[in-house]
Amino acid sequence: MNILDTIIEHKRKEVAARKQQTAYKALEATAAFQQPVRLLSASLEQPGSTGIIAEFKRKSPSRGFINKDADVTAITEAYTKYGAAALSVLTDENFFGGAAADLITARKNDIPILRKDFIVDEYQIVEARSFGADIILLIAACLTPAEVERLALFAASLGLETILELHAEAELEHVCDATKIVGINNRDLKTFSVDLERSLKMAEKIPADKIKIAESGIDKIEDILLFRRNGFKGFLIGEYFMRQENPPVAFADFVSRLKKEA
Ligand SMILES: O=P(O)(O)OC[C@@H](O)[C@@H](O)c1c[nH]c2ccccc12
Repeated sequence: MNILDTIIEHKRKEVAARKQQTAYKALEATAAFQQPVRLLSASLEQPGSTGIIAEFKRKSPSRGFINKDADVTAITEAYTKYGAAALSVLTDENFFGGAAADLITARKNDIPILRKDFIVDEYQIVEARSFGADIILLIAACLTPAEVERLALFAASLGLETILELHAEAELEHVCDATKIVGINNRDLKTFSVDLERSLKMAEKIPADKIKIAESGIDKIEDILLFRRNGFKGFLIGEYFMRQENPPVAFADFVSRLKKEA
């Protein structure tokens, strides 16, 4: 069993247990559930957007702890202030050290927020909305095309946008009308190896009307410029900022250098 299978097996149990604890009705009664959603698509298409989706991430299966005691308030505030197009907040506890509470805290920032987790069930999408998320992630490697379509339509019915994550050409069949935003993961979730060239090659096969996002392993201005030249609008970056001594300063510096290049 690879890491993704392990995570999904654990996730199904977790979701079944949480469904017993908190009813759909209770999630729907939260204040966040009634609030308007901020659109990632609009943010990425805004002229002059950095396109950076800055991720709050304490640890990962590939790296172990990156920033164990990171302060979600300080870091997400700084990312917002210094020009992130959106935030991504890990809510998976077991494998990524995340928490729903991190997302709820990050919600104080008025920009689109991605609930970064492994979604296999509608219940997690209702949760996402109740935590204040604007966007969900659907990972092709752990869903069938029919499941992707069903979950993306369900998310849309709650006003949420979906990023469909691909990492192999075989997954292109998961792209559908309900998935307007497509992320290509530069990191293979099974082997953890990062390959930007593979993503660029795959991008050519993605329908032109989709908004493309490059995910993982991005740590240079040149990476962003390369992806931009190839039609990408979004860049999901976690570890590079989170592993710095001072993520807010590193982020501000990166954005100021990016703006000079563009
Ligand atoms: O920390 P990085 O290498 O900058 O990567 C961020 C993000 O792309 C990565 O966390 C990620 C991409 N897809 C995922 C799916 C689940 C969990 C995490 C991820």
